[in-house]
Amino acid sequence: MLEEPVGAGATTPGAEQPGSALELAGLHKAYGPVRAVDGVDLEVRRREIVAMLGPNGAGKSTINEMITGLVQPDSGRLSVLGRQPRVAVAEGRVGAMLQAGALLHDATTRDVLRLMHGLHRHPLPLDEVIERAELGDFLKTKSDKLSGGQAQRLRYALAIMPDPELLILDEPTVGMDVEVRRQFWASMRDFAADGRTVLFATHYLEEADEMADRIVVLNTGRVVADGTGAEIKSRVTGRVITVSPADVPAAELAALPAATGTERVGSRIKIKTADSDLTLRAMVQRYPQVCDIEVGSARLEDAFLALTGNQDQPEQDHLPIDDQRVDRTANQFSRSLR
Ligand SMILES: Nc1ncnc2c1ncn2[C@@H]1O[C@H](COP(=O)(O)OP(=O)(O)OP(=O)(O)O)[C@@H](O)[C@H]1O
Repeated sequence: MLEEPVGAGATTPGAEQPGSALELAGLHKAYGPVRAVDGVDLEVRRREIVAMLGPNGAGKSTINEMITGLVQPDSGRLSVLGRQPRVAVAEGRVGAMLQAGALLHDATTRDVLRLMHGLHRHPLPLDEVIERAELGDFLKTKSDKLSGGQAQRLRYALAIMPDPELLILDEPTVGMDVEVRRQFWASMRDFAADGRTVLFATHYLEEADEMADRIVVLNTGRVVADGTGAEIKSRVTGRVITVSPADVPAAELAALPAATGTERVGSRIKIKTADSDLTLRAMVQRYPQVCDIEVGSARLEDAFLALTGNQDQPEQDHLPIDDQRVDRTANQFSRSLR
């Protein structure tokens, strides 16, 4: 395995280095009967921004936990910046913002930042971290008094602090309002712009579509799609006709020629169709009272649902949820820096 000297003070960590940022091959992790990660192959090139999308329980967090060395795979190969995950983390090459990672409860934001700053080998200057995470107004606030969005900013600060080559973000914008979310992504983009690699998990499809170079869709521990947002959308053929149905029942619209389903959105109905011309002609002829007709192409959401919603796979048994998992993994990650 490649061993590189730790480049203290490098301004663009890892940007010009050869090789992949991440290589996952035949990766498996099971919890009892639950196949959390079930044979994942994934390569992330350096400088790529990749989104992981998937429904609850798809395996996104487990993949992040394996990449950050908190969870050991049962089998398969996993290389992080050409190293074992724990080595890459200990060298300060990986920054992670894990789901609801624990923050020291009785400490102020400034205390948390200072304490963690002391654990890294070649961290970013503290002022820069505070500025990038926009934490200046909350330095005296105790971490358990931060709002959900402010706590996420503190977690983001801790993730970028080691000046990492690879940033792992697990649902980073949960709890952020629209404006804070926009600022967060602007900051993240700016941070990534000089050659860092970012892998983030999200449930917000538009976030994945806008922010990522590439989207990996997971379902029941497997990769079910991998490509740009446009490539993934193009896998869902057909169009969507949105109408105000007047008195026409949705079931009748769903039975129109070429229609493949309907969905009610407020007072309107979306008709999915494999041939919008055919559906539209029949609809106007049969139900002239239908109005406000719009025809659009498939959205990422449609592709996502088609890829993950209708899979004919057996339900996996679920083990009791380990309530302490989140706090435990975040604390382990901090310890692995020492
Ligand atoms: N420590 C654990 N103990 C038991 N089961 C676990 C554990 N960690 C994960 N699982 C199970 O593994 C599966 C994958 O979970 P994971 O958290 O990786 O999914 P996810 O895609 O991140 O989901 P979400 O979007 O809800 O965060 C789920 O069925 C989950 O219950």
